[in-house]
Amino acid sequence: MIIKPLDRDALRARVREATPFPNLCIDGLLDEEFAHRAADAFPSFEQALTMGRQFAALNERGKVQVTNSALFPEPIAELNRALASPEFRDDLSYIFEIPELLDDPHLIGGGMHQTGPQGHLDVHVDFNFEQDRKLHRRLNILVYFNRDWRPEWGGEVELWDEDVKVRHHAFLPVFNRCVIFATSEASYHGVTAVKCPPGNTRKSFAAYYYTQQAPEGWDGKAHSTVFKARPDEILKGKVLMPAEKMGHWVRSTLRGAKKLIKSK
Ligand SMILES: O=C(O)CCC(=O)C(=O)O
Ligand SMILES: [Fe+2]
Repeated sequence: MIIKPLDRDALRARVREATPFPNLCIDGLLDEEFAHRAADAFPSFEQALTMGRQFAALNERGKVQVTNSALFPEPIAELNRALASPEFRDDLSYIFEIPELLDDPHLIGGGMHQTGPQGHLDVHVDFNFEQDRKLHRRLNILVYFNRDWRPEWGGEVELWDEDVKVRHHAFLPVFNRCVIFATSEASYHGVTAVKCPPGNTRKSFAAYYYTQQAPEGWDGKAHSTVFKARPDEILKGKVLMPAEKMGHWVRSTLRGAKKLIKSK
């Protein structure tokens, strides 16, 4: 058993109390010896670049992602199988009270992630619908493999309220820590700047779970990642966010400017 047995009732109680949306942080999820083997098996950042896809966008910088499970080194392939197994999905269904969770064999958006120094991920909600299989994305799991990660190296996964005004959690990506949370229209999360020294990276494995059935209260709209500025990034929110928001800001600012001119 590479995943340690879970106290399902205690964890379900924790999820019920969780804020600002259903989430769990579990330390030591994996058998310790296995977790070390998985950490050792991560390719270097440079190797990963030849195996996967790099992110260089403004909102998500300095990250490389390998989703093709055929390329996973054996311990990572084993982890992937364990996270996708019916037994583990059943535990998650019970703990998060979401029946019949399905895995994603294509690991869209998931797999081995590595972020180098200066990388970061702006606050966002993830895509909510998998078009090919017509499934609803419900749960994210992230397992971190960073031994000796120092708090000053940042790279925390943050959980925010829906308005991105209050940060409820900031979990450091330390070795064998696992963060699981609901994917919903309200589950805003991000990753703070990674400040590890050159030669180090922030390593994680991500998997997502889906249901056939739409979540309660779904408005019927499928969307890709939606970014929102953090409170200290208001300038970014206004100037560097998507075009439709930009248009709104330009119009309202022009209106404001006109008012100023008129009142003189
Ligand atoms: O790496 C993390 O901690 C979060 C990643 C994430 O939110 C994403 O890839 O959508
Ligand atoms: Fe995300």
